Amino acid sequence: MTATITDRSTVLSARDLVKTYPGGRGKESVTALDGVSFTAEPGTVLGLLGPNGAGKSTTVKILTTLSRADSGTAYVAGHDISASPGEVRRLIGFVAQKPVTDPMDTGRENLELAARIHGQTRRDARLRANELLDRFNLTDAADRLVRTYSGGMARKLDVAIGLVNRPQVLFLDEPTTGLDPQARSEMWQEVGRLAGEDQMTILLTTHYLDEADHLAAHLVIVDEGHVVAEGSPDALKSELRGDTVIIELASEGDVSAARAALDRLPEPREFVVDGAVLRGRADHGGRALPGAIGVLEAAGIAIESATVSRPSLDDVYLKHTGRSFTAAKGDES
Ligand SMILES: Nc1ncnc2c1ncn2[C@@H]1O[C@H](COP(=O)(O)OP(=O)(O)OP(=O)(O)O)[C@@H](O)[C@H]1O
Repeated sequence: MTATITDRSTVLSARDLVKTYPGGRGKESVTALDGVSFTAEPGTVLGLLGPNGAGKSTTVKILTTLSRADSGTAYVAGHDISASPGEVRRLIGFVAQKPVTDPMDTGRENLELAARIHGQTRRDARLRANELLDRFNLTDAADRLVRTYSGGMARKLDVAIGLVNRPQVLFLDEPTTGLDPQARSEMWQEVGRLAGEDQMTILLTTHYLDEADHLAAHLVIVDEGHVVAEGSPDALKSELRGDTVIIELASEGDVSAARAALDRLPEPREFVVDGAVLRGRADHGGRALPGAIGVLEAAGIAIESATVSRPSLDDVYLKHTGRSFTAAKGDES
């Protein structure tokens, strides 16, 4: 079914997606998605965040027609994904986490091949490859083997390949993981331009909260197959009133005693522990901190550092998933 072009909600939207994977060999089945819904505003970046196993990849696989939902509906680029998967595939770009390029071909050859696979004539493929090489500042390296590219150049080529068919909707799965700060910032600029100038609608999954904060107009946080929070990064942060108080103890062994001491104070409260770090909330962090330091010192607990900060996306994530984003991602972030 094709929706009318004017129906902006069909550019990228999911409604009650459910997906269960069979357990196999006596294991229980896994409900990867348990009613996931969201809608992206056309021409913006929607950031999909969540801990490992939350259901992000499953959502992306369903929306890119690589997998089928058990129930629910979704529209991508104006088409119902179950009724018109072929149309959806023609109108989207998908940049997976793993490179799709052949390292033993040049950048230009990789791009031309991708364009030919999309049905472009040899001439059109050549023109499109030139356009994209230029756009991603890869013209000078166009005729070098991809295996000689830096990480940032190779990732840019991956994104260029995802754009070869001029997609209306682009799926970017962790586009900057492993890139150095300079390459990340170039990628941010390009993603911002794709949404802003080219009016492309982009679904981004990322392991970096600052990336989501910077690029996404709308964030969808998923956990255990559910959407646990959504909104603009600023709206999500402003829902958290007050400040975050972060106290790092010298020893993780003191955490229980510290909690007991701090519980005697009205503020900071709602502590979440991550190793030797306690993160709490206070209406006025600057006023609450001296009291907290005082009770810890009185209990003989050594403090490594103590800080107050405005709520960050990490705090939003923590509130809704019960885990710190950094901790959930381990050393990767
Ligand atoms: N093919 C599969 N067979 C069985 N279970 C699966 C399969 N794919 C995913 N799962 C399970 O479904 C749940 C959601 O997985 P999914 O890969 O969508 O999460 P994710 O949010 O993308 O995680 P990550 O950040 O680790 O990539 C997990 O419990 C996962 O183990």
